[in-house]
Amino acid sequence: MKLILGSQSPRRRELLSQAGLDYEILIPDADEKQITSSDPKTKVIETARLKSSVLTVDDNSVLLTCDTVVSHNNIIYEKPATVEDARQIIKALSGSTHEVYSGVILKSRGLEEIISDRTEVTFYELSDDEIEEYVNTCEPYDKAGGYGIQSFGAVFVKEIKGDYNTVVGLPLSKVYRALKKYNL
Ligand SMILES: Cc1cn([C@H]2C[C@H](O)[C@@H](COP(=O)(O)OP(=O)(O)OP(=O)(O)O)O2)c(=O)[nH]c1=O
Repeated sequence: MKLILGSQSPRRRELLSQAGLDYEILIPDADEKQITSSDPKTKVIETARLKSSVLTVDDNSVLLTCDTVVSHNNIIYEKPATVEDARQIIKALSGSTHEVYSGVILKSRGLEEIISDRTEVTFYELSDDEIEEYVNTCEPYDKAGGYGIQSFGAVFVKEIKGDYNTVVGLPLSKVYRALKKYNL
């Protein structure tokens, strides 16, 4: 069997490579706005399923698609669209704990397997200057919740509970274990 990663995310590619997996890449072009669930776990699974549904692979392949969101005080944060958006998100996350949800769909021969994971991240209290400097870099804008734990955003983090890679965008341990049965 062959693994196909349905993602444009460089982080997801790096994580699969880190686990020694070989894969080909397809890029899903899905309209994620049609997924309106207000529950973060449901939302990431439904969005990963939508990404899967717009890609076609042969019967000798396993297709992996994924979605990641940040959830804080019942608000779901995706990628910030503007500097003001990023500023508001990072301000909201400052000095408190949020959850990062990643949902994965593995699809092979029309059958799907769902993997989901949740990691808690606590941020230090951040000053307005610190936030202003960060939102004026390009780092927040391709990342759910407007920060990158694997980049400069690491310095905001006081504590993390759960799989670090779920925050980076792929629950690698769970995915690796689930992929064992496919004889890749
Ligand atoms: C919280 C957080 C998110 N992220 C990233 C992971 C995801 O790439 C991105 C969330 O957007 P997604 O919509 O999950 O993924 P994507 O658009 O980057 O890629 P694709 O849909 O093609 O698979 O945020 C980080 O890189 N670091 C972090 O600390």
